[in-house]
Amino acid sequence: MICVILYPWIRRSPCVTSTSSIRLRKFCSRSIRTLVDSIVPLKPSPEFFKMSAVPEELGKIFQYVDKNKERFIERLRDVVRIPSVSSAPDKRDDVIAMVRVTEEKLKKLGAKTELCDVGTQKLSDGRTLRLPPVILAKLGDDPSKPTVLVYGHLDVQPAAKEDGWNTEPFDLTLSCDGKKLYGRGASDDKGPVMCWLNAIESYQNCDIDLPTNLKFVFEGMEESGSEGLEELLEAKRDSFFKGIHYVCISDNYWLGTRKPCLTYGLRGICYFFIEIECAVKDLHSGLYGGVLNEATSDLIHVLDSLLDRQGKIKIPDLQNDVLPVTDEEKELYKNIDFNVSEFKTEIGTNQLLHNEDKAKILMSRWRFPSLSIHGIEGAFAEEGSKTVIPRKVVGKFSIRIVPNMEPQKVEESVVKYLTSVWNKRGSNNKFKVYMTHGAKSWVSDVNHTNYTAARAAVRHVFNVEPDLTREGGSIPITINLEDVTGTNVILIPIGCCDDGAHSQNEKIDVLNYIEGSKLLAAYLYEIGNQHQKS
Ligand SMILES: C[C@H](N)C(=O)N[C@@H](Cc1c[nH]cn1)C(=O)O
Ligand SMILES: [Zn+2]
Ligand SMILES: [Zn+2]
Repeated sequence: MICVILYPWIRRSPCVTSTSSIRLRKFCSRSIRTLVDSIVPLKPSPEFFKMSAVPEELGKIFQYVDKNKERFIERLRDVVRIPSVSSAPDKRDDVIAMVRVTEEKLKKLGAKTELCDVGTQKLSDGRTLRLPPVILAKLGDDPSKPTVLVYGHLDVQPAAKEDGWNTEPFDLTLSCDGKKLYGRGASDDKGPVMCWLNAIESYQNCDIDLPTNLKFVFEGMEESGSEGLEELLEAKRDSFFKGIHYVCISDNYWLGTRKPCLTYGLRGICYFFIEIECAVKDLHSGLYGGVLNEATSDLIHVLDSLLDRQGKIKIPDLQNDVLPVTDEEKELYKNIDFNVSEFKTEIGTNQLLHNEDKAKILMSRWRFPSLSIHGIEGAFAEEGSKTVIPRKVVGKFSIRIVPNMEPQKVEESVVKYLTSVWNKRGSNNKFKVYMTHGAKSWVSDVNHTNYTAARAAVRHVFNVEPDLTREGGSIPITINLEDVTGTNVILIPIGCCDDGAHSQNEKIDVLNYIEGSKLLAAYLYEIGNQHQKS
């Protein structure tokens, strides 16, 4: 039996009605009316009136997900509560707690889990800190089924109410209209990790055999360069990472807010620290100002040498390896659903470096390198007017790198250039520049069954053909997962572009979280279905 479910992919506020939304409701069964009532089209699309034939088993799973929406939201609330900030040494126990809580959840689903020690981390002040263990887990071992490896991360970026959050960042808060869930990690990446658990639970409680075996790698250091993980992958290359047919990562975002996409590329990242020291202790600027080169002004000079006003990276040779844009590639950008003015509104700017040119904006985000300055450790940054000369400051910046760029080569160019800038400065202060972590970019083959299965899954849930996108952010371990398993990797984003990952008021839309749980269930279904044929 085929069960018919209709999901439009374009959403707007429920107070707006249109002819098409009225027609849509006429088509809907009572069981899905509640959801559809909160979804009305922004513009008519040919896809909109097409009925998606959802296989019966998936239909049952989708209904289960809808019925358990509140409980699934509580599941996310439970983990957002844990401030698992990997970059903060004082939050390391919380990262470990988050790892343990997730391990328990996997065990409850019947997975066999292992917590792998990945050693220690050396901090910039010389201290060493134990790295959080990595979860390796397996669910199912049926040789007749394909095996999917799922990767996700349990750590988050720092967040504090004082940074400008409207709610407590570690207390998942539902917006008044019931549509958005605010909290650090809601979208990056605790929400998507919980979507996997929701999807598996749904299969089990509907008494439907999981179509694939599953393996999981859940780590707690992704936001800090996945330290220790590459070595673990190598150590387990011939054991845990053997016999994997597909790799799936849900840790990025839709390009817009209305249309789902699948992602086949990531930029890499090279993260740098510049340390400058001018004294043995902080100094009173009234007593010592004017008698020494101050570390902060030296640092600002050095940081300012990195970029020009047009955002062009000034480091010589850095861009030499960037591949030229081909005509074929230019074509790909034309059909992508990306609205420049919505993008500007989302950021809150009316001036971009590339004005209104959609392709140039996307290429700058996906296939050209960029350099960003993140902050200065040690500089006075609180309220008030403290009159201090900081004794030591550490400037932090990163370069997003693209195919054909090598982290080691980038490091050499950066160190050579900044050393020459420093030498010309002629300051007597202590200067040091080094790369803290470097990760390569990744681009995948979209013709693989991994992608055709995911496309079918998107059609089952959203009734639309997804855009194929690249991602400007980085997931450092992706390329290593591809290498160690020897198979294709796909990124299936769950959240929207406006989720505010790494920013204030991070959120995930309830719709994305709930439909995302269905999407991952549908992806497993389609892998099971299409694997036989491939
Ligand atoms: C795209 C992913 N959700 C993400 O946010 N990745 C981080 C990874 C990272 C690497 N070094 C520091 N953070 C990112 O792209 O910034
Ligand atoms: Zn992430
Ligand atoms: Zn992140």
